[in-house]
Amino acid sequence: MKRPTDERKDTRSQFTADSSLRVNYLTPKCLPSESPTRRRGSSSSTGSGSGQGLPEEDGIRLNPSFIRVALSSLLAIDLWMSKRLGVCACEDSSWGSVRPLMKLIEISGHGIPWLAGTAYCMYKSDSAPGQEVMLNLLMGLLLDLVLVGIVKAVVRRRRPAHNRMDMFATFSVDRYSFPSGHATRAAMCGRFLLAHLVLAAPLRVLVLLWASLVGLSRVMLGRHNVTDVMFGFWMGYCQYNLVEMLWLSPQTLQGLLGQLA
Ligand SMILES: CC(C)=CCC/C(C)=C/COP(=O)(O)O
Repeated sequence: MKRPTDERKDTRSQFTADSSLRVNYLTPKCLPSESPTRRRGSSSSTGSGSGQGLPEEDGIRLNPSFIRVALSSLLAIDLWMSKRLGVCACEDSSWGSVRPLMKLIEISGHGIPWLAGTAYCMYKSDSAPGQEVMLNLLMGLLLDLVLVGIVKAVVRRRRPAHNRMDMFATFSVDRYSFPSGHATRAAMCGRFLLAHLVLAAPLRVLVLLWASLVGLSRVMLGRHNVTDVMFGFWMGYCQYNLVEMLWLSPQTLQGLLGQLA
């Protein structure tokens, strides 16, 4: 239960945040960024000219209370949207009948089929360039698992409350939701396929559609919040650049294997 003193505290912090928004969301760089009262006090002690003027500024920075308000508003919108969109979170949700289809899309973006499929294609490929491409996709997939695991372990954002944890083959970090590993994989693999396979236009559209559906299904199944998926897409997009930078040529691979032997 809130005490009267808590009520007063809340009102004051709202006032500070609100006045920051209205009057002073851009705070001069060298001024303390707390309340307007504190700033007024400090400006008189600077002894500048008239005693009321502000010191010379060479830059501006955002008031931390503005950033805090902006972030908590974004978070509130994120939670609200994710809850509204989680229409397949369980069988008796409003779109519960679509849940099996969403789970199929989930499997299509899972790490195990991608790792197994890529290893199989590499083994079956009878051309050196084909093997090289598959080897680098395999490396990208492993890199993705490691990077997503690290970010999940650092951020430790819980999955939405309406999620049912019935995914198959997960790591312990997969109890956390930020970022969505399916979204990073879909973005990275989507970019990889578009860049390295010669695909007709309808197939290219299909790849983009699949990646988008994987992201959407994460929120509809209630597995993730919208921001987990958006960040996941961005992270996967960047991961592809990393794969290109670290590209393993057959010569590099032979050198590495030679060192191991
Ligand atoms: C066991 C292997 C190889 C991968 C785990 C894949 C997985 C279940 C990731 C979690 O994805 P979300 O973060 O999108 O829920």
